[in-house]
Amino acid sequence: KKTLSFPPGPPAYPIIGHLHCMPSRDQEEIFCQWAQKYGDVIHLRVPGRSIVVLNSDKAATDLLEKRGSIYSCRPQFTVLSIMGWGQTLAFLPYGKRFLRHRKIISQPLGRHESTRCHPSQLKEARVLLRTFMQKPGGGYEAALHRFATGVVVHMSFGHKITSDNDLYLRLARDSTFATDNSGTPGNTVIDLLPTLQYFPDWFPGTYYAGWARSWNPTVKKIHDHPYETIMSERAEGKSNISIVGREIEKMLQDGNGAEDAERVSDIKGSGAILFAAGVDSVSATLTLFLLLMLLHPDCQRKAQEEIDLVLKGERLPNFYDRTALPYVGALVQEILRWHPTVPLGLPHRLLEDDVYRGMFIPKGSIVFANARGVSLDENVYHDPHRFHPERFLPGPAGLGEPFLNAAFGYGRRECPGRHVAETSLWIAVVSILAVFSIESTVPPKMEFSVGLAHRPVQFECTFRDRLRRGQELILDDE
Ligand code: HEM
Repeated sequence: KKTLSFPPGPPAYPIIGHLHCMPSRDQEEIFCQWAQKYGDVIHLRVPGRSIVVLNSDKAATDLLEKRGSIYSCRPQFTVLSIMGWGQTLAFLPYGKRFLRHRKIISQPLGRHESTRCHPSQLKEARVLLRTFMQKPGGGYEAALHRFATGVVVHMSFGHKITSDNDLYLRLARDSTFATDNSGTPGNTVIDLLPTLQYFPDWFPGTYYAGWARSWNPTVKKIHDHPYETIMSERAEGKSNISIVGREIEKMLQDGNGAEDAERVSDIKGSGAILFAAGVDSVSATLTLFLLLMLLHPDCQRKAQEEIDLVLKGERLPNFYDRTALPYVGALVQEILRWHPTVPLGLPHRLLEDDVYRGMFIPKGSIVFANARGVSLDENVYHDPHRFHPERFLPGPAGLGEPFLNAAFGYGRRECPGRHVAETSLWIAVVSILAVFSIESTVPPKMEFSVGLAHRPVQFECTFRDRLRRGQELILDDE
């Protein structure tokens, strides 16, 4: 195998390899440009590791899915582990603990099981409408954040948010701030040289270790608080049928009422990652939806025409309207394709040497599925830079193109929250469009913040009650 060459990539220097040209931001865009030149599988070398970037659905499926037994590990995330995320699904290496966490999370979030979330998704969507009605020009960020947090904490912990001062709203904000400002996941100096974490804070290169330590108490609270609350409510005789509540119940039944340290850690970690992975991704995607509606009023109008034909301006949308609203469904999918919220996904780590299309991929390689690259693949998507929801509709009205699965990753690491994410996005999008016209007096800028989830930078946006009876519809629905 070792006589074969690595996949192609930009020119490298001896010893430092590609360190001189590794982009510090907009990595996914630069990787796309390199893919144009070198092909859909690119190899990069930095001291101590090989990096492979997959830029087509075919390559990502062939490796991450079909060869999942060797491509499903994760690299070491030292900074995030110091912060307290080490025992949570997204950052666990492939192994027994990973399988236990995956089981706890993926079953209740499956396509059918996750329909149990519909009532709370619907309820939170109505809260969103009320907020926009009361503050038509007010901050959309807080409202979207509350929507996304409300869905996740109800499903995960059985908690209902009743005020803007809710502890979970603050914890979700803090958790995003802490992780977004902790450097590229798995790729800071501390991740490359983990022993640096034991050096004093003044020592060069130790910044992110200090940052991570300072946020550890918050992350610990995200693990402990839901578990402790459910346990103390249980002692008062209250039942809790959330994901964490049911896992606690199973553990206590199996142990004749006793807690088991390993299972407690699994349950706390599972709750924490649902919270961390499920809030920011959804609220960031909804922010992009608002921005795209400002930039594409024709698409906004088309969706509203479709909605008006079904609802006739007489009621608010519900999940049973989904099949009657194909354009709205396509619009949601096009938002996910046009600028994938987690464009580089999370890195996978290869467990054994491998050969793909005659190219050698060494054991230990860090493998990225570049969703941005997949979304711009001209062999799959016609005119890929164009925002065009019809591409997903069947002919002759549409182009019959496939949804961008890459937006949710691949194989055994594929996002387990996909169904909840898609239904949350759908109900929020259709509810907003049913009642409001999304408008702005200032042309919005197309700029994204840096972080694991890409979020458009703040822009002006107002919500006009386009039916002039939104208030009435919302009240009728209560
Ligand atoms: C628009 C919303 C979302 C997007 C774009 C998204 C995207 C992703 C991506 C790209 C990954 C990495 C997959 C890989 O490594 O191949 C991931 C992992 C994950 N996501 Fe999501 N996600 C979203 C919403 C959610 C929600 C709502 C939840 C839970 C309620 C969730 C829970 C998770 C978890 C637990 C993982 C780690 C899986 C593992 O490592 O095995 N996500 N997500």
